[in-house]
Amino acid sequence: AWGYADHDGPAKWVESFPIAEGPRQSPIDIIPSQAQFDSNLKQIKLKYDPSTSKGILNNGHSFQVDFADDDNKSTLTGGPVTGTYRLKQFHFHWGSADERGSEHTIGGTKFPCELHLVHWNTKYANFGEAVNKPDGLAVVGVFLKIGAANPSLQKVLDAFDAIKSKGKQTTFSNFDPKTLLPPTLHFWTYDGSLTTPPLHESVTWIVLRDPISVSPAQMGKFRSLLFSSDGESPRCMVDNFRPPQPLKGRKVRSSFR
Ligand SMILES: NS(=O)(=O)c1ccc(O)c(NC(=O)NCCc2ccccn2)c1
Ligand SMILES: [Zn+2]
Repeated sequence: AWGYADHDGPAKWVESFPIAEGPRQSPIDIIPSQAQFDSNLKQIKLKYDPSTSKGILNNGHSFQVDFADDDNKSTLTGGPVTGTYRLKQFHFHWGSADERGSEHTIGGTKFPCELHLVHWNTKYANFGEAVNKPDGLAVVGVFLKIGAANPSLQKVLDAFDAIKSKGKQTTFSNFDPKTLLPPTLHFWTYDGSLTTPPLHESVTWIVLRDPISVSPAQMGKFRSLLFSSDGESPRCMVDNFRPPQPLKGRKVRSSFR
């Protein structure tokens, strides 16, 4: 199976997933001066209903908060996408120290953590059908920057004692992911991929310009999770990020000047 260690990490993924060297891989380094402002880009509209949040799971690579996606209660529309995409889950990537952790970088700058809100295109029957289609997914990326403690994030971190090791899950009800968004939804967008195996080139990336805050103590809580399952020798869940991949001629568009 794949992981983030030297023996099974990003440099090795191409052995089982040759698409790792494909033409639209993610993440990338976003160079603001090289992004093209596109006045035709609409605002992104995120409509999230807290009643759709279901549970929180340690999946052995990260943890994710899963949402009921059997109707259009929590959706993404507008921005670079056509049609309606449904929220399926959100998860994070983070580092072993505050100097690294994000997957996308901005002009080479790494953030300590990055949030991904994963949505699938309702032109397909479900996430499993959408996950390998070129217009199947839209993922909103949000950077976390060291600063004041984030009360909304704290609600997620307070569930960690129940999901410390791989495979553990617990209910996580009535959470509004809108509370994890920055005040403005200015974004960069480009065509990319899942940043973990199977690395499907199915993602329209929408990376928000403005970060949300996380405190050093809250980053410490992320680093208390384990990649390993109960009974295995404990391995701290840290540095679960793929580094930036070649742009291969792709254009990055911005919604703002
Ligand atoms: N990091 S990311 O690009 O936002 C992202 C979003 C949704 C995802 O399903 C994944 N990857 C992921 O979950 N991989 C392991 C489980 C899986 C998902 C889909 C197909 C086969 N196996 C990554
Ligand atoms: Zn991710």
